[in-house]
Amino acid sequence: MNRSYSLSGEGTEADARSKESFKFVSEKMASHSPANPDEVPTCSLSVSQVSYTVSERVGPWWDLPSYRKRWTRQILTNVSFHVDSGQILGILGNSGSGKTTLLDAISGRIGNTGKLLGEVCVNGRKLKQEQFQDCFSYVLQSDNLLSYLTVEETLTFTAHLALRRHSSSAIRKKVGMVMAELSLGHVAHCVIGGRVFPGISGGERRRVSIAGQLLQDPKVILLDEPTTGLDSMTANQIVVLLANLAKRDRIVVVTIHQPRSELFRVFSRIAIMSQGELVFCGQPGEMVDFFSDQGYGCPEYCNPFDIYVDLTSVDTRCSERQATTYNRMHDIASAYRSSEIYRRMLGRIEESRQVTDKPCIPFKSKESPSGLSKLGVLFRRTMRNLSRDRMGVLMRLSQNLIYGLFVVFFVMKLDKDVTKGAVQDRIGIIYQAMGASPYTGMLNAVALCEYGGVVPPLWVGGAETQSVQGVPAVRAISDQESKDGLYHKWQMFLAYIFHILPFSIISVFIFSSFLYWTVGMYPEVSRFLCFSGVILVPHVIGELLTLVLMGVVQDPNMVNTGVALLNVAGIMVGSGFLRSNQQMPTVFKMLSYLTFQKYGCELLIVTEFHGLNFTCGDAPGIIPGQCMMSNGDAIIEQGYPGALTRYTQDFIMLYAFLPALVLLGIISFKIRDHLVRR
Ligand SMILES: Nc1ncnc2c1ncn2[C@@H]1O[C@H](COP(=O)(O)OP(=O)(O)OP(=O)(O)O)[C@@H](O)[C@H]1O
Repeated sequence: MNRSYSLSGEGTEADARSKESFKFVSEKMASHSPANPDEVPTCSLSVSQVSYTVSERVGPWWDLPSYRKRWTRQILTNVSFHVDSGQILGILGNSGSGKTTLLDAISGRIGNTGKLLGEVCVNGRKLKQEQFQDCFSYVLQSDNLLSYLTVEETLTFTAHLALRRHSSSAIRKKVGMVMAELSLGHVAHCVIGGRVFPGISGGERRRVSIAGQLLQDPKVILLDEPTTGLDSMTANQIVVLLANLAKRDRIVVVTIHQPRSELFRVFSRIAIMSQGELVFCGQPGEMVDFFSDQGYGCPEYCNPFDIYVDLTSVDTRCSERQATTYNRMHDIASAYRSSEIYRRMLGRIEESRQVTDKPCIPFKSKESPSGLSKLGVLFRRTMRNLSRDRMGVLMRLSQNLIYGLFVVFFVMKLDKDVTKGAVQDRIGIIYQAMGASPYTGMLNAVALCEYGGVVPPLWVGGAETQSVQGVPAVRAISDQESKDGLYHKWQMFLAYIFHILPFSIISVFIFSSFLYWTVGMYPEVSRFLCFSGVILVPHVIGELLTLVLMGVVQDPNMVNTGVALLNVAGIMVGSGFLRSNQQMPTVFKMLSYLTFQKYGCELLIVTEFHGLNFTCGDAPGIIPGQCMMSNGDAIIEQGYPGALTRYTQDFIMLYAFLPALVLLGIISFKIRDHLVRR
């Protein structure tokens, strides 16, 4: 066995001293241990021989020969442990040791990109695929909470989604109890907060995330790095709080990077991971004894967590260190697997399996779903969050208007004189109105869904972040909540559409009122309303199309590009401005029927030009090349033959794009539901 690791000298004296230094801790643990040996635990979690392998491409995509080859990578290797209710298991390990992957595997959220082997049993019963979600509560590393809701509102909405059959007063009581359990009462009416405005502290946010999971009374709670980014005192408080939660007849499994030595006495079980293997799993006192027996005593006044995690980590900085540290890790793991601690643990797993009258699997509180009520809760929640975002609302309402200002400033006043651009300017305005409004819709969707509604999309380059500098995005929130089984993603999609609709209508109405009357378009109220009604559709389509693509494409930059290209293609083929419809090849003519721009432009042309008579300068006769047509209807007939008779039909066709896209969105989010739940 390689014992090159030395801290304060090896030998029996040092070992004895280190054992002595943690003796008091072990003694305290015994009295502190939530698992009283006389009490029969009501619930147990056994993880047996869990392995996970992924197949990866050898080289980058531009190096085809190596890209074609694949190699298998072992992420988890035969991980086994057993925890009973009342206990808290802390999983330690350096970065990349496989802690998150292990929690994903236990909670059934690993996805099917790799091959997962082994068993996860609760109360000795092997969990089926569809049971994981209903059994475990999983608190992720990042807090995905809506920034503008208060703590109480956040938990109340979650409770309404999770406990639908409960009355409002029962939900209020439940939320109150959970807030009290997590010491959140003093911040109940404070907003969560975000990057640009203050809210509750990071530690309180973590507690809100945990509280959200507790609402469903889970018996098994998994937490991935709940102390990351917190100062050590707050981190300690969180772990102590989790230990207290465990004592109330729950199983808590928590991954943690660098716990302080005081927490030594808080954990009931400690597991150390390295390179996807459990190199140790046992009681804290056993850990000190085990490592001391291997010749790696923990020196006095040192944090045993730091010492043992360092000791079992593989140093990849150079090949020699890598070989030495790997051998050491391997020796310790082998010693653990031949130890009495490991045998006892396997015995506990076997025992729980052998029980003949096994208790049932303790599922979370759940009632039969009512799609409509969930939709209502989601709508109210997103609406309240957005309506409190002053900047977000202001941007939503004014962005079209700001764009309108540019157009008005450029065009100033429409003329009736053809020689002064009467026709060209009108077509230009229609082109701009149809072409630009999908972009504002697209920006809105990306801002709210991907960047939490605060960070402008162009400001942020990154793509696959769940949240940007603490601003949780709606998409990340719904990904997580749908995995928690609170609702389906397509329900969130519908709630999202309903909640943006009033803002879109007002925004477009402000824009069209300003543009229409300032530049002097056809002065008739009914035509103005038609103009507004037409412009609303591309704006909403821009947002809907972005959402539809976001359902299946993860990268927001790709979504932006996709929507922009579709819009450019649509305006080229459908508008008839770049190339007359009659002159286009048949294939483009056919394609134009699939574009909303065809119907929108035709409608706007008729709305503006029908019945309009133009003048032709001061010239007594027709100037060659100019004033060929001075009648609006003739212009319509020439560019869009038959458009005058298709007015209602075009309106129906244009508005038909909205339900079609909603349907496509539902399908796309059902696909996403399937992808994120894998
Ligand atoms: N689906 C996958 N495909 C390829 N590699 C993967 C996959 N899942 C995990 N890994 C790799 O497995 C290793 C363990 O990752 P994991 O996120 O579980 O580590 P961790 O211990 O939680 O790290 P950290 O503490 O930094 O969060 C990493 O090297 C990661 O890149």
